[in-house]
Amino acid sequence: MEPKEKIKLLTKELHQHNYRYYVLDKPSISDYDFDMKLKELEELERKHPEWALDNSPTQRVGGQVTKNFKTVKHDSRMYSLANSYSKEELLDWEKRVKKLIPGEISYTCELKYDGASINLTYQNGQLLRAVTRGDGEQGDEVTANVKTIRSVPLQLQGDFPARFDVRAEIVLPYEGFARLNAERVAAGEEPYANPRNTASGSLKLQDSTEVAKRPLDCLAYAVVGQDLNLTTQFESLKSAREWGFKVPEEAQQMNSIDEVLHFINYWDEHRHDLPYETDGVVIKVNNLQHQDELGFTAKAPRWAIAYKFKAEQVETKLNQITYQVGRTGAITPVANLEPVQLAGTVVKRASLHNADQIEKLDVREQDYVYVEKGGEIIPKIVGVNFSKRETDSQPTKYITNCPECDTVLKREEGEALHYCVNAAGCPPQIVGRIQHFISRKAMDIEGLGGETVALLVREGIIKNYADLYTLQKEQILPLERMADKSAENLIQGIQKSKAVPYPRVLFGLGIRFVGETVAKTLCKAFPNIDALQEASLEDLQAVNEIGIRIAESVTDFFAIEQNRELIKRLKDYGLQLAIEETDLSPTSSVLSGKNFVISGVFTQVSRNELKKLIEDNGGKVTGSISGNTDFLVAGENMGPSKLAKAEKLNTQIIDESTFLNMI
Ligand SMILES: NC(=O)c1ccc[n+]([C@@H]2O[C@H](COP(=O)([O-])OP(=O)(O)OC[C@H]3O[C@@H](n4cnc5c(N)ncnc54)[C@H](O)[C@@H]3O)[C@@H](O)[C@H]2O)c1
Ligand SMILES: [Zn+2]
Repeated sequence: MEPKEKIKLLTKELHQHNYRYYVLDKPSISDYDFDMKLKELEELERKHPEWALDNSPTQRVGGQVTKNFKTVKHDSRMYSLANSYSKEELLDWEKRVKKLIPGEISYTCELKYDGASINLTYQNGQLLRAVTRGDGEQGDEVTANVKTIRSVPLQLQGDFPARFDVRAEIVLPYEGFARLNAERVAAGEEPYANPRNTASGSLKLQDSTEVAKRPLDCLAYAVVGQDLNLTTQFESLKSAREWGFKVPEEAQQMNSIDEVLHFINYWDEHRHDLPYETDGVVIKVNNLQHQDELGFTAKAPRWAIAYKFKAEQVETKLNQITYQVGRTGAITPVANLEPVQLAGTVVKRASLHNADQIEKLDVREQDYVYVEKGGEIIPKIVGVNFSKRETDSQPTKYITNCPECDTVLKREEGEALHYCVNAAGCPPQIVGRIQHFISRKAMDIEGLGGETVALLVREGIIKNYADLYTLQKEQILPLERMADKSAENLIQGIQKSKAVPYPRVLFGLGIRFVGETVAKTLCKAFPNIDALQEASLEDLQAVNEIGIRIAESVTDFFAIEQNRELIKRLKDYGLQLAIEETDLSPTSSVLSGKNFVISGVFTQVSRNELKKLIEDNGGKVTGSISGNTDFLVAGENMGPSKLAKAEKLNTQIIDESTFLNMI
């Protein structure tokens, strides 16, 4: 291909990848592949500058403002970082620096936290606003979301400057990521792909009560502003720590590039011991005066460079592909591998995700495959070593029937996964459903664990969750390792669970897509199970936050005769299948009978949150102002016509703080 054509093609491709990565949080290629394409384009543009396109991704920060939030211009521009994957590139960088700065140079080495970058502006010690990097010039104002993160100080301590910015990375530590995914899987939803994109996506949620549920963390790495009285990067990190920011202690000051290389080697090996994901080391010229002299290119500071770790990869043999059946009937193909050491652990199994993935990679049993451990907890197969494939190898045939109950599998149009639809008769689904029902966030049955459930089903003592409530001590005593006392506790635990409130019972029923939050929403809209059972698709979709996917799943559930029978039995046993006032905390009736209209952009809470707060406190929200409207809650940039109408009708206009005080 002609260089001119190639430049055009790469530019277009990289723009698309940037969009997928920064706006959709759904990249389709690895960071390494992305960086290699970018380097290829840089090289071509260097050789043929006349063909470089305006707005080339080599010349600008890759992100964008999303327009879902208020757009705010940064006081000082946010840049990307030049990156390198080899020691040679790093030494080249050192040479360039030394050419411009004579004499000894010291560096600060920091870990490169892999999350989403954020600019926090502080005025008189208080967090004024939090803005995403966006395109570097301006970003999305996500203050309400960022305020929910505990490691973001709202009020500083010590001797801080009157006004300045802190640059930080919002990350989702591994542990929180795993917990979040376990909850999603329990609710029958697809797990998130990796911590970075989940962290970045979380910042852009419209509802900050949702953000509050995500265990995000904020790691600070720079202080920016006028007349700050700081002389080195290392010292700014120390000061930031004193003012109350979370600054990882791994950062170190280095006096030579040899020491820098040592730091890199150390962390390349030990990064898996950290609680969050890192994708490299950032090396910064330490002296801020030197930094000023070095300045910036169009895209990145000349005084810093990222050394990026390669994702760890090993080759091993794939012995067998097996298929797991989940509680919702979803089938997951699993690669059973010849055990191999990778990133500090022995890997025996890797996820193959779904049929499309197997086809895309053309993975087959007996192949030698490349296994990688990126941000994901479960390692994944990223490719096949085709040169080692046996000549008589045959393409993988995805199973057509359930490996547990032999029912023909189904795959809905547009869905990635195959499902076993034999919900009532497929053993792992039966066990999985009861295990979900008794789990901590559902019925939380004391004295009963997942393994006992599996045993009870295997022994034919129970077939569904309703059967739990007719269990007799005599039935379970003969079970292995079941003493008199534990049998008694178990029966008692089951009886006690009859008091568990309705939203948790509804969640426990295991209706696909009905997680904890959705269950609460449904309980509020349909105060008892009969109302929910009779709700039509339209009724369900009329509820805020309930889309067609959830609505269909609910009606499908109740369309099944066995499910209706189960629920009737649960009702007869005395479980809570109707809402009590206290079930949906926090609630009050201080706004009861009052009608609200919301307009404009808010700083302390999002629109959705505001709406929820009004409804939770008994008020009503409508779209347009009429004679019935009691209050107009006005944010910034409110439409002039709404304001005029409110004034004409004498509607009381209140701001966000006044509203919050009302409740
Ligand atoms: N896979 C894809 O499709 C795709 C698309 C676009 C970008 N990307 C990836 O994103 C990278 C480019 O993103 P970028 O422009 O944000 O650059 P970058 O992530 O490589 O580096 C800049 C960012 O690093 C962060 N950072 C973390 N720790 C830091 C520290 N200690 N000091 C300073 N900064 C620190 C900051 O938020 C800063 O904005 C590429 O290298 C590529 O790997 C991937
Ligand atoms: Zn089955």
